[in-house]
Amino acid sequence: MTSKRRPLPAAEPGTAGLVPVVQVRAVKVAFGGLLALRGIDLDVEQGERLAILGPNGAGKTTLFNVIAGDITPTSGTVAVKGVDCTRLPSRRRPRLGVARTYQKARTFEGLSVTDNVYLALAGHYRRQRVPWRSAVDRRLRDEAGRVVASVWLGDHRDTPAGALAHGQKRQLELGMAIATDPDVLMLDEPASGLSRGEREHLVELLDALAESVTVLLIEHDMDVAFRVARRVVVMADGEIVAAGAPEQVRADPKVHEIYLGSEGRS
Ligand SMILES: Nc1ncnc2c1ncn2[C@@H]1O[C@H](COP(=O)(O)OP(=O)(O)OP(=O)(O)O)[C@@H](O)[C@H]1O
Repeated sequence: MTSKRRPLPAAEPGTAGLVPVVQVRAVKVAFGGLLALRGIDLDVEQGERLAILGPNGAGKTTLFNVIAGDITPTSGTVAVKGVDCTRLPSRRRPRLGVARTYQKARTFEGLSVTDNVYLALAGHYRRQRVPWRSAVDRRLRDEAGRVVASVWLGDHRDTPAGALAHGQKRQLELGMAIATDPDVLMLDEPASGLSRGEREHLVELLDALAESVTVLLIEHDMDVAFRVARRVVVMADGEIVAAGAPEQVRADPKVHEIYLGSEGRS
């Protein structure tokens, strides 16, 4: 059987480090008559920690879906590391270094924690076209063990994912995303449903990521969002209505009006 895979277009030589790692240009998404994104422009630099905030229905997840390739925009373009990937399906974005989690964790419920991470790693290595040998397999097993420990699931390494508590499952999903050594890590409401202690874990985990990893975060938990992010973008009704450093956005009366309410004034 012949492979239908075509190589990804290469980034322009000599521009590495100058090109934003994610570049969104004039992106519109229409669902029938509803314009969920009304022309979004967004540049994200390598190593940025960016939180996307906004009320329900603002278009945050739709923007994530466009960047991760789960939705093709109605118009506009998306580039990752200088490569136009507007029409590149999500299954091929990991080769560009993009990994994401979803609001609802996507794990193999019947498989153990370690096996879930192992599969994420194995998929990544296949995409990198590393030849499949038993030595590689052993290395992946070891690496899976290290990742499981790094997301504090060492005591649950043999537990089926389906038996994990909600917060632990989110940790597992984060581990599966981190395992692929992404350049761009996209987390959709990672703190939702977590206990206070688990949220602390999450912030520590994200702080411990290599500085070169770019993190995009949708988060309703202001405490987590403002602690993790160095820049905040606020969306409302399919548009970006404010952007800046967390303290700047916190002080923006427009943001209070549309989203933060009295919570943001403290
Ligand atoms: N697949 C879809 N089909 C039709 N409408 C959709 C679809 N996905 C999203 N929408 C609509 O697009 C708008 C933006 O939704 P989106 O999920 O991006 O918002 P959000 O800011 O992520 O909200 P939340 O915080 O509730 O997750 C909403 O009005 C939503 O109902």
